[in-house]
Amino acid sequence: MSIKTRILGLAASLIVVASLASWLAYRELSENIIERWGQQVAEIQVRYDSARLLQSLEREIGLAKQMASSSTLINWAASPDDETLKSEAIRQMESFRSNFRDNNYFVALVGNGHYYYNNAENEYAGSQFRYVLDEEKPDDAWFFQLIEEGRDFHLNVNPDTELGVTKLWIDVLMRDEAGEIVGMVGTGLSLDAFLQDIVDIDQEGITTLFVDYNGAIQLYRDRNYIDFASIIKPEGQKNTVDLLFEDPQDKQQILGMLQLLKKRGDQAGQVESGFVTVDGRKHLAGVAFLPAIGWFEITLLDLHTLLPQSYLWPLVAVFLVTLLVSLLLFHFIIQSRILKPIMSLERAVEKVREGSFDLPRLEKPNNEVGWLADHFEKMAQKLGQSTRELETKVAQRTDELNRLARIDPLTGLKNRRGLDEILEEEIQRARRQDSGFGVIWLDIDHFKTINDNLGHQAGDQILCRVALWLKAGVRPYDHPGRWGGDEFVVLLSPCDPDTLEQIARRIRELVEQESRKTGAAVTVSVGGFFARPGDTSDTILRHADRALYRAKAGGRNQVCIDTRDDETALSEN
Ligand SMILES: Nc1nc2c(ncn2[C@@H]2O[C@H](COP(=O)(O)OP(=O)(O)OP(=O)(O)O)[C@@H](O)[C@H]2O)c(=O)[nH]1
Repeated sequence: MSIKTRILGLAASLIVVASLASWLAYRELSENIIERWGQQVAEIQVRYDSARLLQSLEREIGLAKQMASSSTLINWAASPDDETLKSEAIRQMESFRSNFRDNNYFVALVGNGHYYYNNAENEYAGSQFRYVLDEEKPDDAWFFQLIEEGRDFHLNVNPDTELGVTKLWIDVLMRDEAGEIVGMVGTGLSLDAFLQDIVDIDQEGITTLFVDYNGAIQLYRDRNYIDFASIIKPEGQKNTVDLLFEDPQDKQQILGMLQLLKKRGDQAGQVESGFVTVDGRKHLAGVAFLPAIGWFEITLLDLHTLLPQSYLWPLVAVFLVTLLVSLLLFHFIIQSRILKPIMSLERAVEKVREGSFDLPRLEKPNNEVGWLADHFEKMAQKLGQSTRELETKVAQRTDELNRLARIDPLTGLKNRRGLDEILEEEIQRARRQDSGFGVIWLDIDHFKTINDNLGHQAGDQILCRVALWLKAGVRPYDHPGRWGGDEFVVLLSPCDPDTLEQIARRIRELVEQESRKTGAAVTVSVGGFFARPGDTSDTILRHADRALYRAKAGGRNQVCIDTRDDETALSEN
């Protein structure tokens, strides 16, 4: 896998892991925010709903209490059969009727159990006495229960079968001066209108309900849950608030909140809240106690409806786009600032490894990778320069060595190897140009004796001098050389047989004459041969050697030219 793929893979994994972590943190945080927000909303909502309920009820309760403390009614309750008191009382009741919101009232007397009622339609004008309450009748149990409990004020949701109405009844006990209960008065509010106004408000995601002091549901949008005539039901048979929750923990929690608020008592405005599940959806429950009516108000907020997750989708989209842009940006930066420079550096290293210093253009961003590439480029340039210098020096040395390998160190003339090479070149040239060239082979006469007599060093000097005279005796473009020992060879090119002979003679004479000037005469025997195209080096040298042999055999210090027919030889003393 390439470094690019690996870095991108690693970056992508890191970004995904970091994103996942931030997403989880975000979710946790946003849930916290939603919960805190929900709790505050729940508290506000509870207070708002409570205020609305109390606003509707307070006036009615006040009126009912006023009615219960009416001396006209109390006096009449003491003597219910007194017609004067009764008609005064009925007038008073009718006056209250016109003031009650739903324009109805009831008055029940303890003394004779008579129940009086009139409604908004004034249906019972003149016949306000409706019936006699019967302790044995379940429908009348509420009255006897409240009297027994002695609760001065009570709210009760109750269907009245006699009257054929279901109402939220405000019941207030009527006491005489001695504090004895003489009756009960109140008014009924239409349950439907009440539910519509207070409970069934059209706010999606918000459910409001009211429960009584014992947790029995009194006002709820679903009438099936309402605990009608709660007062007369024994504990355990009531529709209590916990019915709304499936999870035992939720039931426990809600009942716990009611208990807590009960303990705090009259501190109105206190709100408890907690999460519960209703119909499989998470809700935030806010609970407040309403001391004025002895009920609890419960508000259930469906957070997912009030603040649906879809609200967060734009945020998610922004998050994903940011993620993608970051990845692209990261890819672009890594690509241009690191990967491309590294790859160009790698190509350059590969070239240098192959021995080439002609580098491709290096990417040099202003960072560590760029600086590294710059250092490498300078290093490669330096290395290239040193290598070129070294190569030049090696070439020069090699040339020098080659030259030295073809030079005789004593005389400075070409040695045998040098002569061999030139001989080969001349043979090739003769073939190419169809021309001949001359070869002279000479040997110092009696050199052994010279050595023996004068010493080896003196012998060396003589060899050097002969070399000098030899050079002086030939043309600038001829090739004199020392074949070995006291033998010298000269290659003459261009040449013809006459020139060969002339030069051979000149050399012999020059050596003899010049040596005389230095003291003891030195002579040379010279053999010559004119080579023609097609002659091999072997043939040529053999002929020249034979000519020299003949010169020696002829008495030395003479020139002998070997001819092709092998028999003709010129000699001179
Ligand atoms: N001083 C010196 N002597 C050398 C050198 N190379 C060879 N010699 C000697 O040269 C002599 C060559 O003798 P030859 O050519 O065989 O015989 P010669 O005495 O010259 O007799 P001819 O050639 O028959 O006239 C030998 O004694 C070698 O030792 C050298 O470099 N320096």
